[in-house]
Amino acid sequence: MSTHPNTTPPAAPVLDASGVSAGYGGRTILQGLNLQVQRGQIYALLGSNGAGKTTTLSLFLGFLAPSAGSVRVQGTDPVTDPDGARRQLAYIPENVALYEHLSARENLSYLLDLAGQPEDAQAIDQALQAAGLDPAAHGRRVAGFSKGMRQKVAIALALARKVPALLLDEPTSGLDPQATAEFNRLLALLRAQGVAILMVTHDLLSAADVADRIGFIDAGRLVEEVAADSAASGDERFDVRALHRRYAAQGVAA
Ligand SMILES: Nc1ncnc2c1ncn2[C@@H]1O[C@H](COP(=O)(O)OP(=O)(O)OP(=O)(O)O)[C@@H](O)[C@H]1O
Repeated sequence: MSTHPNTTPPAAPVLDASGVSAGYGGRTILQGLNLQVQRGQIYALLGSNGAGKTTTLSLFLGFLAPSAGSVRVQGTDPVTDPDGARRQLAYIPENVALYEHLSARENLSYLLDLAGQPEDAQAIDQALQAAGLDPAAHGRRVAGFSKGMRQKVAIALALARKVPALLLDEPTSGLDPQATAEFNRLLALLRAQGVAILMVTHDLLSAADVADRIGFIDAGRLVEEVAADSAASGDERFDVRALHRRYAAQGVAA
């Protein structure tokens, strides 16, 4: 008779980079990167300019192939199946590009059509509302929208597409503290729905408010990884404010 362990095996990470090296034109940028983001987890990636943060996002998006190691998005290899990987992902760049002459509602409708997931008007308004966009703005052209409002349209798209993974590049740079807090609440909402979130940021203190794990990348290597809620542990190594003092002094964290 075979015996079965009582514990269920840990689920495979939604975003998984294992032993990854990658670069551009023979120049190695990432070296042996191991980075995993689980379902319902927010991972904040910090590092100085040029450390390789955006390059890491590019790997998951299939814009760049690793020279060693493997990358998976919900089990899909973005090198061999970039469309399959991107179907599992929403990507929110620092500046969200939308169709300027279209309203928020029309943008969402069109972008969902492009993604092969058309939705009716009610579902579109529900997604915009869940993303925190004022209903008065749903029918307005996005040309006059602030960065925060554009992000809400992009988050609404992620919500409507029901993607398992979200990638964000510098989402809170240029947002005021209130908009940052509001944005963090939206991320927490997505986390509660089980989305795996990887966020590149320089804002360590804001990241610590919302992230479950914080990783620090330096010259293409993950040099430190901490659980963000361990500030109360009393262990100096895991004290977010101590980390902030250290990394701010190095110019890595704002
Ligand atoms: N398409 C590209 N072709 C060649 N080199 C590139 C390309 N993109 C990035 N690099 C180089 O790779 C290195 C890492 O860049 P990356 O954009 O990943 O850094 P980053 O950590 O996101 O920095 P930042 O905080 O400035 O956005 C940099 O030296 C950059 O110049």
